Amino acid sequence: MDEYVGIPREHPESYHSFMYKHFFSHVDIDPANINILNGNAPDLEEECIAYEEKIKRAGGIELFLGGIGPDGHIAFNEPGSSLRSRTRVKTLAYETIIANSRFFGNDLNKVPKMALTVGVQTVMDAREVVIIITGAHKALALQKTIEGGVNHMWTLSSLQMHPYALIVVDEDATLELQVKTVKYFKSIEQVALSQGFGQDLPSAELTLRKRDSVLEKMDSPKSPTSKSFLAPAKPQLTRSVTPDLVPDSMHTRLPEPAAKGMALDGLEPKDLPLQAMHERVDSAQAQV
Ligand SMILES: N[C@@H]1[C@@H](O)[C@H](O)[C@@H](COP(=O)(O)O)O[C@@H]1O
Repeated sequence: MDEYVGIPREHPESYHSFMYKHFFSHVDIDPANINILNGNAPDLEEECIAYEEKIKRAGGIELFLGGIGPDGHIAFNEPGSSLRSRTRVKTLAYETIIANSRFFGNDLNKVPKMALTVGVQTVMDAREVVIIITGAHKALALQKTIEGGVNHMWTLSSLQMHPYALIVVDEDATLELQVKTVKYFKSIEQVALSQGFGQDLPSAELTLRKRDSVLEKMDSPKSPTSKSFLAPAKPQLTRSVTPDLVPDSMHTRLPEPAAKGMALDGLEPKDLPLQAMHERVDSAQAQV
């Protein structure tokens, strides 16, 4: 995923050495199939562009297996990295330099300040991503990653948008999580076990086959989920008949004689409620 810039590949702390010691020397792999970024390439940018191209030509990455830094970086995508980033040269954050100084005799000056790294988007494009997070010093990063929103200050939080991401943690790494979060994730595991299914990722082939058969069913004319069933119902447009609009005014609807000659007990004609306002104003002025 990443490599320091400027340290020899045989340096015990280079990622070439790390990968050889912990992985490649234990498996049967043709060295021609090992692709690690070269932090000593004469043109670093060219190296990064070529790396992305190699990934594309290989048909993409099936699985990214990695860890994180205490600041939540994935590969060397430090806080503030674009979530759309691709393989590039990256300057390490001060926190990372301090964290990694333990591998360089606790001498900050010996820790490389730059690295080549796959981008966040490069990781997101992998079919599956598995991240291992252990230890209390990574607890805050785990909390920000899964309980906070997706944001570029905790680049691993981008995994929330990945369809097949798995984070494996130990108890110490969960120290900053809410109790209910831990309980929820534990219950997922328990329910899965009790129902007799694991958390296997179905193969790409199986997923496609399943999708094809669902689409076939949906497209079948007999199917209740056929296209016509799913299509939004065409609205049946009908119009009610608009009645003729006849100019009207309130007073024309009042029966003339009733308004004028209505005799209500105890009421003088001027108090008649249906008397027009202007008549009442006129008569009041006349009295003054
Ligand atoms: N750039 C690397 C990361 O790619 C890796 O995930 C991390 C693992 O750290 P640890 O060895 O503490 O798990 O180390 C560095 O920061």
